Amino acid sequence: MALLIDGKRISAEIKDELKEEVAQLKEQGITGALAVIQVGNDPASSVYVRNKKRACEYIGIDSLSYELPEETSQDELLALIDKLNKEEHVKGILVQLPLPEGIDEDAVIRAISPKKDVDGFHPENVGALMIGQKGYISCTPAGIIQLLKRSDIDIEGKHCVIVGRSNIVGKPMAILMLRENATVTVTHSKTRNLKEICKEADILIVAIGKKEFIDASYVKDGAVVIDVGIHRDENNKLSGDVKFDEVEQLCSAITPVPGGVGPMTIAMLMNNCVEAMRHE
Ligand SMILES: Nc1nc(=O)c2c([nH]1)NC[C@@H]1CN(c3ccc(C(=O)N[C@@H](CCC(=O)O)C(=O)O)cc3)C=[N+]21
Repeated sequence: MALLIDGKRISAEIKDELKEEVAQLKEQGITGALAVIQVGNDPASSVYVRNKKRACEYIGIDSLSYELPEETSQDELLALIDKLNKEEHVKGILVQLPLPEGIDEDAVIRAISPKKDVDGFHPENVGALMIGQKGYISCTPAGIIQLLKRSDIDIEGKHCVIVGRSNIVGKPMAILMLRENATVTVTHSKTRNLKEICKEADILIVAIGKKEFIDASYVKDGAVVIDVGIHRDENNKLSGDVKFDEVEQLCSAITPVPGGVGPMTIAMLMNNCVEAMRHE
């Protein structure tokens, strides 16, 4: 039977550790807030924003939410970020992605002070990760490292195959796995022999955004499978990029959707917020 990697449990464990740390900081007079900005009202985004707010309340940091209308201009958004950059109590700023068309995401990410960029999306933080220097690390890949470590899964020397090369998951994931001494292969939509390469993975990390794309024929016996995908059907049922029922039969450990990687993203966001408070 495959080990079910319980992201819900592990994220709760991390949030409890952070809650304690926030209480200690409070005793030293250190408090802070996370500012979350959402432009437009995409229902999926609203779910994530709500979960972030709840996590802030749980660990004991203030949360400020800015719900801006779909027609907000880039200049208005940049002006709000500028204001929050200067506000001392605001330790973290998160602009929910994707943004409506007509707003330049790169310009928005660049406008956030790297010290408050708790998403780890700013080029300064991405660059620091690349060369092993201190900085905020993108929450989803950082959460996956925690899932593996806290499930006692060895990474060193393993062949890790990543499916997907996005700036927020695939690319930083590759750097983090390298840092843990894995041998890393990054694959993507133009990869030839994708199936053969995936079948060589000791650890297979799937972040391609295609519902149940990875079936048992892509997975080596005994591999560890991490599913970053999240898809919602008409009945609001969630599924991932991996055909769970089929793959579970032959792998040694697997993350479910929901309850796998998703909750870890939020736990690591909270971790970055606490780090931001400590920097004061
Ligand atoms: N600036 C920015 N930072 C992000 O971190 C960011 C973003 N934009 N845009 C969208 C993605 C997606 N994301 C998720 C967070 C939590 C769950 C999560 O909690 N998932 C639950 C299920 C929640 C549900 O019911 O939908 C689970 O998998 O168990 C999922 C996805 C953060 N993102």
